[in-house]
Amino acid sequence: MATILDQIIQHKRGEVAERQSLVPVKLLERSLYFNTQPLSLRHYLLREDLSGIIAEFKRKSPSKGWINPHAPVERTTIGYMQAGASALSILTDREFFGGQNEDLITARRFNFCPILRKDFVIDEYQILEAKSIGADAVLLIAAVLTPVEIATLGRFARSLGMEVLLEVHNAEELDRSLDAEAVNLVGVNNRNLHDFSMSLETSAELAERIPNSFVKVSESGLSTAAAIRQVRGYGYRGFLLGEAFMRHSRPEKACAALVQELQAAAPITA
Ligand SMILES: O=P(O)(O)OC[C@@H](O)[C@@H](O)c1c[nH]c2ccccc12
Repeated sequence: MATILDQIIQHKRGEVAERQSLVPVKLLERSLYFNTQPLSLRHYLLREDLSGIIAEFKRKSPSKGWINPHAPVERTTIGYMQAGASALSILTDREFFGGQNEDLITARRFNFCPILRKDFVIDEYQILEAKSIGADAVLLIAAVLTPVEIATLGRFARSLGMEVLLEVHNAEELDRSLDAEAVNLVGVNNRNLHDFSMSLETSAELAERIPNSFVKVSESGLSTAAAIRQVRGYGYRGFLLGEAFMRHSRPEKACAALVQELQAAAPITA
């Protein structure tokens, strides 16, 4: 049986082919954002005055189904930034995550912060598209890409001034995929994409294998200040949270509460 990842990638191939025929590259290149300099996700995550939280806008997921179909992008993302998040992650996959490019365009219009385009990148076209809608960084998932694809796609994004977050789940993916010219940040996903099980042990085990030249991001399954402090202790400087916020009717309020809790126990400006 095809895994969920196989299904997503298969669907994505058809989607990319269709978009490419509807919106050719020469149209993407005319976008306002195409010629502007992206913001550095690395830089924002390393800032001492910010929380390191990458707050995600995610309406649904294959593991949870609908999480929050109604939260408005504008109010939620502005609220995330006012709460003290360092950056935004916007799901643009429609079929499996209920997102759309327009969500990122809206987030871009109202926020001055790095924005990660969260999607399943398999083709250079999607990187040009990400740039044209105002994304500052793209995600490359090691589980669905060969080392050559990661090197090619990553270097291409870098050549456009964007940063690249490489997502890994285990040591094998990490060792075969790390390319310093293609990747700026390494994200360790605590969620096993094959069976959706969750373990912070993944972040613990992989931290020491990631060279310090890459900014380390712990992804998924984080919902408390204690968990964030735990993975910060392993050397992570970015914390990607989606469901913990989106499952609330006002996700931005959940983000504010968490940031406050983080600051209360260990002042981030001290
Ligand atoms: O909702 P969570 O458990 O806080 O996870 C957020 C984020 O890590 C998750 O949405 C994610 C991580 N990698 C991905 C790749 C594609 C889509 C989604 C993801």
